[in-house]
Amino acid sequence: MKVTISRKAHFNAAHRLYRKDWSFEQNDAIFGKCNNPNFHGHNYELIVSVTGAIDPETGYVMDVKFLSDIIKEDVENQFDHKNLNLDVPEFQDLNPTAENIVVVIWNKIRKRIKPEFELEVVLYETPRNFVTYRGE
Ligand SMILES: Nc1nc2c(c(=O)[nH]1)N=C([C@H](O)[C@H](O)COP(=O)(O)OP(=O)(O)OP(=O)(O)O)CN2
Ligand SMILES: [Zn+2]
Repeated sequence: MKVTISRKAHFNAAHRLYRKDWSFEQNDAIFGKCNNPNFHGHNYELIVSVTGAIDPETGYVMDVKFLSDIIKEDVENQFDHKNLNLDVPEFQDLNPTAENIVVVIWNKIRKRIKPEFELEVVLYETPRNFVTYRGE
């Protein structure tokens, strides 16, 4: 029997969607207003879900406090109130799209939890735009 526990989190960050090896015109054609050289920001919302067996001794799949601490250390402290393009090493050469951000976050959290747990991360870039990654 497996149960999924989830923790919501939040960070606020600026970004610009573009490729350094494309001209401004090429970037403008693909990324439009998201290619603004002066950047723009989002209030990102995150749902991190861990699936596993219930430990019969504790009744927990995982202590949600442990999950919350990982998210704080590896996501909020690294991304909150940052410019993703300029301040976050993972995006120096990686376009900070929602797709790329969710994979970076998944990889960070994956390293911190035991292999027997399944991990899913949902990232809302806006209230209407969101992406999901399960490591597949
Ligand atoms: N596949 C993706 N498409 C887009 C991404 C992305 O990460 N992956 N990102 C963007 C921009 O970051 C953009 O800032 C999104 O904001 P916006 O267009 O304002 O968002 P909404 O769709 O929620 O706003 P509406 O008012 O509903 O248009 C663009 N595309
Ligand atoms: Zn954006």
